[in-house]
Amino acid sequence: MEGGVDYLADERKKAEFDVQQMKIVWAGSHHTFEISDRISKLVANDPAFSKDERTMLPRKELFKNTLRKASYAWKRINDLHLSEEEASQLRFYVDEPAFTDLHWGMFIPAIKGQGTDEQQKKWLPLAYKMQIIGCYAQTELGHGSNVQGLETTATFDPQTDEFVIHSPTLTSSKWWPGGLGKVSTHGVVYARLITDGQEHGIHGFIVQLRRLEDHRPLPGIIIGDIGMKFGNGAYNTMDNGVLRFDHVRIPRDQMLMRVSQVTRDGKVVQSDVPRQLVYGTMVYVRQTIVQDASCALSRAVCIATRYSAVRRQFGSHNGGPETQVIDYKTQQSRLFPLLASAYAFRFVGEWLKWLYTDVTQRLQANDFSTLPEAHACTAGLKSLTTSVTADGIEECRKLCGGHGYLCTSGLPELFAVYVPACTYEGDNIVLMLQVARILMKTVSQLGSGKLPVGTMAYMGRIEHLLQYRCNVQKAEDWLNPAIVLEAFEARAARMSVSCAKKLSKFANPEEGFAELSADLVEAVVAHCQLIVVSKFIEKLQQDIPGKGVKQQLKVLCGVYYLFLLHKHQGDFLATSCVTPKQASLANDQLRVLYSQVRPNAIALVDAFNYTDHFLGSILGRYDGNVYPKLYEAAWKDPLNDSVVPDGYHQYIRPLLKQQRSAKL
Ligand SMILES: CCCCCCCCCC/C=C\CCCCCCCCCC(=O)SCCNC(=O)CCNC(=O)[C@H](O)C(C)(C)COP(=O)(O)OP(=O)(O)OC[C@H]1O[C@@H](n2cnc3c(N)ncnc32)[C@H](O)[C@@H]1OP(=O)(O)O
Ligand SMILES: Cc1cc2nc3c(=O)[nH]c(=O)nc-3n(C[C@H](O)[C@H](O)[C@H](O)COP(=O)(O)OP(=O)(O)OC[C@H]3O[C@@H](n4cnc5c(N)ncnc54)[C@H](O)[C@@H]3O)c2cc1C
Repeated sequence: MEGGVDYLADERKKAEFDVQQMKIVWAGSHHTFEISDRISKLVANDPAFSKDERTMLPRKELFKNTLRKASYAWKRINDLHLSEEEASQLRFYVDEPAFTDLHWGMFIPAIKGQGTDEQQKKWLPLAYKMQIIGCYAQTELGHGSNVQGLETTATFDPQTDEFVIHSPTLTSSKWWPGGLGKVSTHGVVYARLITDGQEHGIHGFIVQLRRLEDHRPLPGIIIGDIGMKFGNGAYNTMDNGVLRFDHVRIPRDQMLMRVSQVTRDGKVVQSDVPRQLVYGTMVYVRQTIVQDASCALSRAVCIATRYSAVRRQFGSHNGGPETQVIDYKTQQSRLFPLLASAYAFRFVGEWLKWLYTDVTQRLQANDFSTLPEAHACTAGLKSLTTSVTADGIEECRKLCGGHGYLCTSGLPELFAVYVPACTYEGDNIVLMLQVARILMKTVSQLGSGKLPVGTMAYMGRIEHLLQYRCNVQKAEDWLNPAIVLEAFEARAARMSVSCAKKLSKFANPEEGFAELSADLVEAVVAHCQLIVVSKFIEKLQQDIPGKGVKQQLKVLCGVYYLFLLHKHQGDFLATSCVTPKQASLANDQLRVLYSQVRPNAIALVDAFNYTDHFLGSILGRYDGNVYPKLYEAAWKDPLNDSVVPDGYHQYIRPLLKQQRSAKL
């Protein structure tokens, strides 16, 4: 803090809860808090990880700088003997998308999830030591969402006991894989398996792409970067790549063979694991993306909240200070639901991590029963949380007025890095439609004796939910979690049943599904919001120590669900889950909750425990010393290196001269 002055000190004094305890709730445990606190400071205090100028660097320099940071991060991880958890925190706080995200986040998980024990034994030690660097090469120029439509082929040659990997068309060029363009030595490449002239669906193959000696592509491989992406700096630190194969040969044992095996004589043998396990890496990553949504949203909210307390506009009385913009009710009604959503996504992410760990343990014991639930939850929640977060970051930019548009606010880069999360790892609409299929299947099986399980279990009470009438009579009734849950359950169930009824009128169910897909997506949103609300409420049933901490979380939970109820009141009214009067009472209660958040707002964002380095925002500085730092930063812009700009003599002067002579 400059000169030790904390311009937000008065705000911090208003807090009605134990911030330190809230930091632990946010981190998930004492243990995770300790690691994240220590590692974030380690990164922040190391000048080698400085973020300055990132948005101004030309692509080549930007990329080289990322390579430098990634290699230095790896050195620190080894020198300090960091654990896997500490190492992943370090990469997180370095806060620069890099090939390492795909190496650790997809290449290794793909081998772990789809490789046999033998394959894992061979490849994982090399990958763990980064003696090979891998990417996840699935998407092609012509096909991304439709994995079954991929064109790359892997044809078994029984003569040589090899697969021949080939890109038969331009559209079969691999296109997008991160880390592929300039760095990866290997990739898990997804291709159509062909043996003896027969097709056997999409499978993963470990393919070496570059020579380990001099990094040149192996024969038959064309490889490069796909070009600049959205925004300055941002995701351009990543070498998303293009890759073509011209009959590249790999040994048979480099097909990942947990799901199916190809024998020496070219027979395809299916194991007893479902074929969907080929998609397992995507399930894993979607789960991490849900956790990441709370990080990205909380970051934007932290910046917008601190700045809203610093910024003043209008309302000065007798020459006194103007009003802090955070005190405007409109500002609160845009900002506080995002603050509440950040907490809500944190808790649903925590739960999803638990679900994923549970599914993984079951899969290891050959119990595949919970795989559809894992797919539905990861797909649906990935879509919901990334869409809200991307929109939320943009809302935070607007909440910061003009200064939010400056790169030094940190928000433009955060948005540019974050927004592809709505597309990668499954386009959000495509994933919602996956959940819609599962919802419709669940509804169609009601009454068959097969009880819905997991997050669909509420459908088992369909008779009750179809008859449900909300009995809220006064605004405070909306603070009762049981009432809220039933209202959200009834809305989701009724929207699904309504879609199912309409679907049943189509002779061809696929045609019906396509025709009704927009309605189905709305039903899925209602279902996913119910999951988030219910996991927030479940969190509040835990023992949460610390003065006032649980109370603050109750307020945030109320803001989260009442905001949703208000925003989607059309759904609630159309399905007769609430009356117009009850919807209006919900909004009255929401306003009361906003005023309870207000004194705690700064402390609630301090609880994220972000360093100024990680936030990368002058508007979000911990000390609130915004104006002098904005002023100082402006002079560092390269345009201000000279008083008279380059190009003056060539372009400005002749222009001015011409104007003057025209006047004369
Ligand atoms: C990389 C790790 C980092 C993680 C991020 C952490 C953030 C850290 C912060 C740093 C900040 C910035 C850096 C960010 C780095 C991010 C890196 C981005 C990485 C992006 C990588 C990619 O994008 S990889 C490519 C992803 N591609 C897709 O997702 C494609 C989507 N398409 C599909 O999944 C499928 O095609 C489909 C599901 C849409 C359809 O498949 P298919 O046609 O085969 O299936 P059907 O619809 O017929 O369904 C058949 C049955 O299978 C069931 N099913 C489908 N999918 C699954 C599944 N995954 N699991 C289980 N079951 C599944 C389906 O329900 C049907 O079931 P039944 O009806 O019962 O038969
Ligand atoms: C930054 C970034 C990083 C990436 N990293 C990787 C990586 O490491 N490895 C990798 O393999 N891939 C990667 N990808 C690719 C990514 O997974 C795909 O772009 C993504 O799966 C979406 O597929 P698509 O591009 O084919 O979109 P499309 O499917 O072409 O989507 C275009 C539009 O069509 C709509 N649409 C498509 N199908 C349907 C349908 N059935 N019903 C209704 N609407 C539909 C979509 O909603 C969307 O609006 C990355 C992408 C990005 C942007």
